[in-house]
Amino acid sequence: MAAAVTGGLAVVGGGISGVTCAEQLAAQFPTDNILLITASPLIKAVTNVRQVSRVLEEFDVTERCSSELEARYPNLRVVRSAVRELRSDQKRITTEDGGEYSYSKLCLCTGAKPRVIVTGNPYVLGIRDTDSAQDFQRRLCDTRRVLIVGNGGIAMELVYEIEGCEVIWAVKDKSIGNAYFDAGAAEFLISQLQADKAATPLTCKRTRYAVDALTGGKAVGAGSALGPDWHQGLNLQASKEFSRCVHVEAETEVKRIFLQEEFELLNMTALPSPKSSSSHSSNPAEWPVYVQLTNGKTYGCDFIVSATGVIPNIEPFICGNKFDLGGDGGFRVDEHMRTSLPDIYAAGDVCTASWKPSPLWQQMRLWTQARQMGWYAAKCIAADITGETIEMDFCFELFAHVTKFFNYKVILLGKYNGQGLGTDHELMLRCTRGVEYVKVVMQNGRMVGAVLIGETDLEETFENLILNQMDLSSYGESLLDPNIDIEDYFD
Ligand SMILES: Cc1cc2nc3c(=O)[nH]c(=O)nc-3n(C[C@H](O)[C@H](O)[C@H](O)COP(=O)(O)OP(=O)(O)OC[C@H]3O[C@@H](n4cnc5c(N)ncnc54)[C@H](O)[C@@H]3O)c2cc1C
Ligand SMILES: NC(=O)c1ccc[n+]([C@@H]2O[C@H](COP(=O)([O-])OP(=O)(O)OC[C@H]3O[C@@H](n4cnc5c(N)ncnc54)[C@H](O)[C@@H]3O)[C@@H](O)[C@H]2O)c1
Repeated sequence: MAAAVTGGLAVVGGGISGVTCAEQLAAQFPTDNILLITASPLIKAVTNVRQVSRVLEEFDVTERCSSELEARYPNLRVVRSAVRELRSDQKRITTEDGGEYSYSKLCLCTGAKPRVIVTGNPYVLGIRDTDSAQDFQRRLCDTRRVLIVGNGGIAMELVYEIEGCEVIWAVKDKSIGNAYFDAGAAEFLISQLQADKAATPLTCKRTRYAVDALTGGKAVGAGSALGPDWHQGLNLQASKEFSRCVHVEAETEVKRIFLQEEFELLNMTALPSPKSSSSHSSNPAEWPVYVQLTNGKTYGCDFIVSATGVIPNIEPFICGNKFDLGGDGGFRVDEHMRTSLPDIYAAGDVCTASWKPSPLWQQMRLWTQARQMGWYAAKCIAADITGETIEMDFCFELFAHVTKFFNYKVILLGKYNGQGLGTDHELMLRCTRGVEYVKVVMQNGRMVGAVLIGETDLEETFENLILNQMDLSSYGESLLDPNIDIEDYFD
């Protein structure tokens, strides 16, 4: 039983948001004791932060022992146990190992967990942390066919990376990657699924993730979310020798899942391999699990990955505490990262940004936002203690995300999909098949968003054009003319 600790600043969660918040508090209040409570044995560390442009940033992330963090910040203590209960009326936290901790101010950074289509089915997997990624890799070794449900970041990464087995990709939308792309960009990308994988992975400006922990220490309990390049530490080659083999079932959802016995009892039939002309076809009645889709098709497979978004981890904190929750189930936070309860803040995947956002920013549960929110929450806590006023950080002015899909560098800026703009916007496109896809979203002659796929080198210029809201009407289509050096135009 851990002793009760009284009084100071406490953070819950050893992911990017929690560690960034705790580090910032420890640096800002060097004579105070800062407590970081986390369920995961390893904590995240952000290193080599590089500002690519005013808003776009890249950094490396590693998983480290908590002792390294304590060595760097002598006033920071890490408790490795999950929080079991919060008594906000007494400003007290109880952990699974029986520890009791009181706090003056608390920041909740407990991340999220996969929102799987069904729970309790051993053939349905969600991927979030080291443990679940290892489970996935183990199963993939002798897999002949996997069915992937979902159309966001994880599904896009998996369909591109998995080799040596059939992949059936069930998406409920008309086109692939709807969390990031419109149909045009999806069309541009999908040809890559048929192409051979590039021999050398693309090196591009994006956050990197060191995955030592995937092959090393075993995580226990709720781990932190994996992140960019998480699959590079894994072997995603199944048993067969062939390369990528993806079949997309669009505009469909999972209606029912049957285990083999049930399927046979009901005397049901499944479709053969969608690539049945190839040598990968197999007896339709030999699968451990079967998926009936709403389009009437039924496929057998070895297992199902449900890459269908996340649910914020709020459970241990809600019993007896009247938090305001967002529509997505996160703790609603105001412009100072304060929840609805006194002296309790939240940051990262667990929170729902509920301030009036800048017209060019939206919350997405991403690594950069987790870091920015953790850092800003610490600043807000400090300002509330010292009585200083604090303005919303500049990083919340413009949404900016650098990532990689299908071996292309992908940059998303502002209202990149015209989010919330209704019909009051226009699109301008430039596309060279297999090379680049550039889309800008214009409203009243001003640029409000952009999707840049490939090595376009347009990110800084477009970021500036979006931030300064210059009237670009007079440039018309020439804005995307590849023969005009747009950087010279506006520098
Ligand atoms: C497979 C995968 C790939 C991704 N790829 C990208 C990408 O390419 N780019 C990108 O920007 N984002 C990506 N993300 C999203 C990104 O990883 C998350 O948005 C980000 O890591 C969230 O950080 P966080 O600190 O809020 O939460 P987490 O990293 O989930 O950390 C939560 C922490 O809270 C702890 N915790 C939970 N419950 C308790 C409790 N009761 N008591 C104590 N501690 C608790 C956990 O142990 C953990 O340490 C990816 C996510 C996944 C799953
Ligand atoms: N490169 C990246 O930026 C990247 C990569 C991987 C993951 N991530 C992040 O990790 C988290 C988890 O990733 P994810 O891919 O699970 O989530 P996501 O939010 O990116 O995508 C979820 C997808 O599932 C679909 N969906 C939801 N419910 C469904 C249902 N019942 N049936 C079928 N489809 C359904 C949605 O339409 C959406 O396309 C997200 O926060 C994501 O932003 C980011």
